[in-house]
Amino acid sequence: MSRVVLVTGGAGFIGSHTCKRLAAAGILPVVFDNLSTGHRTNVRWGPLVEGGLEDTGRIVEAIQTFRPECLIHFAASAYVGESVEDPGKYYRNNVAGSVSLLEACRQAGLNRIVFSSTCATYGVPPRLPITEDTVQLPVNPYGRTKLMIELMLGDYARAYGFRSVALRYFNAAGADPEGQLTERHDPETHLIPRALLAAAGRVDRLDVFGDDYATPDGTCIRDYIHVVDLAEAHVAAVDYLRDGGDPLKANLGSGRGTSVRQVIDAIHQVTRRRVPVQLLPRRAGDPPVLYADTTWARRTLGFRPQLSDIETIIKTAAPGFGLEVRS
Ligand SMILES: NC(=O)c1ccc[n+]([C@@H]2O[C@H](COP(=O)([O-])OP(=O)(O)OC[C@H]3O[C@@H](n4cnc5c(N)ncnc54)[C@H](O)[C@@H]3O)[C@@H](O)[C@H]2O)c1
Ligand SMILES: O=c1ccn([C@@H]2O[C@H](COP(=O)(O)OP(=O)(O)O[C@H]3O[C@H](CO)[C@@H](O)[C@H](O)[C@H]3O)[C@@H](O)[C@H]2O)c(=O)[nH]1
Repeated sequence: MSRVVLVTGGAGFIGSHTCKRLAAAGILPVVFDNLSTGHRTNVRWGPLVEGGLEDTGRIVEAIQTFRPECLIHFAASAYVGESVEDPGKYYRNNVAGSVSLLEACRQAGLNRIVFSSTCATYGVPPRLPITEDTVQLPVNPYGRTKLMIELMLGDYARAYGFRSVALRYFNAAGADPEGQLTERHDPETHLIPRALLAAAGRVDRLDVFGDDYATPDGTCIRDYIHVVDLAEAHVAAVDYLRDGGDPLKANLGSGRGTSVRQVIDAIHQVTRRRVPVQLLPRRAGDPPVLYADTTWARRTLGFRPQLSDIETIIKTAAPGFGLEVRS
């Protein structure tokens, strides 16, 4: 393969699915990861360089060795709840880590970057669906660190001519339909895998964080986007930058909102297993409703999610938790 992309965080959930799609598109993914939350066994489509974002020298060396045309930057700490309890970890790993990474890119002459941003940069949006020009006022440290990195990319563009695509994902979910990759976080805090663990009897129950939100059934609403649809968008973003595209910020979601209760019902429908639940108070830092307007991603990147209805998301994720799909 003559095309090469450097992928920080490529041993993680979204990064590994993206490496599989990159390879299918004829691009060699070189993974740079410290395996803090990722898995060595997820790295199957190219080499693994083991290292941390803080190690500027090691990143420079990787760029000089593999000569990638672009960087995709997934590596981060990514739990909203944890970021409220331990903000220092987030500022160090996400913000300081990204400064080290961007400095390495500058030194080694790599100036195209696709960055994992998030809808958490919007905070509690004043109107829905969320478009890219919605004011960015994050309500938790995680979202603030991601907004800071978006701002840094703007400064590096002005100072050094970097060109970047910031992809603001909504809630990544589902898994490789061919079963080669699953979602494996430890501890697992995301709603769909937690609910599947409860349905499979591998945890006692799912904690539901609040049912007193101003939503139709009282539970939080999120926009679940299939990880393979996200992966495809990354390949499109790499091509977009290769073809000379201007710096871009784009939402990646399904465009639909699904409540916590609707997720639980869909799991029952797909697996015929009940999800035992316990109602708890609201989780700090959780906005009530988030869903995307993806018009801009469609126009600029040809983004058209194919697998992001909630049933398909659950059907592809369930086998990874030992659950049979029954509908
Ligand atoms: N999962 C979601 O719903 C979601 C939504 C929006 C944005 N994001 C962003 O997408 C990215 C990937 O998320 P994910 O769910 O795949 O998470 P993940 O934890 O599965 O993957 C993160 C990867 O980065 C690596 N990593 C972390 N810190 C590192 C460091 N300092 N040096 C080197 N490697 C490091 C980890 O080992 C892991 O392989 C993150 O940037 C996250 O903020 C995720
Ligand atoms: O055991 C659980 C886990 C979650 N929830 C609720 O389910 C919703 C989704 O939560 P979760 O799956 O933890 O995702 P988010 O907090 O929305 O954060 C994810 O989605 C963000 C974009 O919305 C990304 O930026 C983050 O990286 C990613 O962790 C929220 O309302 C939670 O309160 C529960 O009720 N019980």
